[in-house]
Amino acid sequence: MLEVLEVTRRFGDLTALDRVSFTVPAGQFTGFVGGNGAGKTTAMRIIMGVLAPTSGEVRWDGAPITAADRAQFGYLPEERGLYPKQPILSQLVYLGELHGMGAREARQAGERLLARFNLADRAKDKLEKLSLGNQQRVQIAGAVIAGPKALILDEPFSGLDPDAVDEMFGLLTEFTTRGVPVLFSSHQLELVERLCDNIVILRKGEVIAAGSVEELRTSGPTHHRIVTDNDLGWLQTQPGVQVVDLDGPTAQVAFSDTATAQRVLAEALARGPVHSFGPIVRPLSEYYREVVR
Ligand SMILES: Nc1ncnc2c1ncn2[C@@H]1O[C@H](COP(=O)(O)OP(=O)(O)OP(=O)(O)O)[C@@H](O)[C@H]1O
Repeated sequence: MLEVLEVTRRFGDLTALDRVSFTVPAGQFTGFVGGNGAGKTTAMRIIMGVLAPTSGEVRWDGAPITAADRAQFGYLPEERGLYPKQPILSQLVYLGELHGMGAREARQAGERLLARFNLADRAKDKLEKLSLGNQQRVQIAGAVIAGPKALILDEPFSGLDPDAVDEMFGLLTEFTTRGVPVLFSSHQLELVERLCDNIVILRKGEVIAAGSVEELRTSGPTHHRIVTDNDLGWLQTQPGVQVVDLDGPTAQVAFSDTATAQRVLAEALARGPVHSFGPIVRPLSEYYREVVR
């Protein structure tokens, strides 16, 4: 497990991170979201030791993180690690060797990844000759080549089409199933909601929400939707019921407690057939807009 504890980072007068704490649990995907300039890249650089925190610390498996730990992490930096003007396979081999692999082992791993992405015949091409999506796939290959203990990925899915996102997610899942924690930043909330177990939301250098996607989505008042055959105007005079929207036999309401919900359901059934009665699950984007406002 990776832990960021009370990390503050200042650049002159600017506080880019203000006592930021969160965890990236083993074997899970944690999505890191927040508007432009919120501090995501700064936090990832501090995790990787590219930047030092002004105060606070990063811990790995319960102890302060070391250079040796970080050498076994896979990192996709914002500025990308591979060079546009170098052939792709030799760069992957170089990265693998940097992470302690033997030359042969690194070459085999690089060839395997390129074959998996249908890029085997491009192995000697310069990175810049590939389409942007394929460049991104190769950059991700660079982060995973050495079988990392943790993955820190700065916007790994930007520029990928939906099939490529699924393909890269499949690749990353092979690591989470082995217990590797994955932290990735993204501006694509739908994607974060679909792929992540956990989410950390930053705003202006502060963590304003963190938890499982399910917890965040269901936090705050839950609304129920009711669909019947009859007019639901009677709901407006029911104690403990706030009618949010009413359209004849369909209504959206907030109940003060579950006993009220049960009483209203019984009443609705007594008045005729009830076609649907249940909580409305909010999309994560709605929750996000509410908290970052
Ligand atoms: N080296 C630096 N020197 C001065 N200010 C910096 C430096 N690096 C980052 N900042 C500032 O710190 C703040 C956080 O930036 P950061 O790049 O971490 O945000 P981000 O959440 O990754 O944004 P984006 O989504 O736009 O990539 C910004 O105000 C940025 O201008």
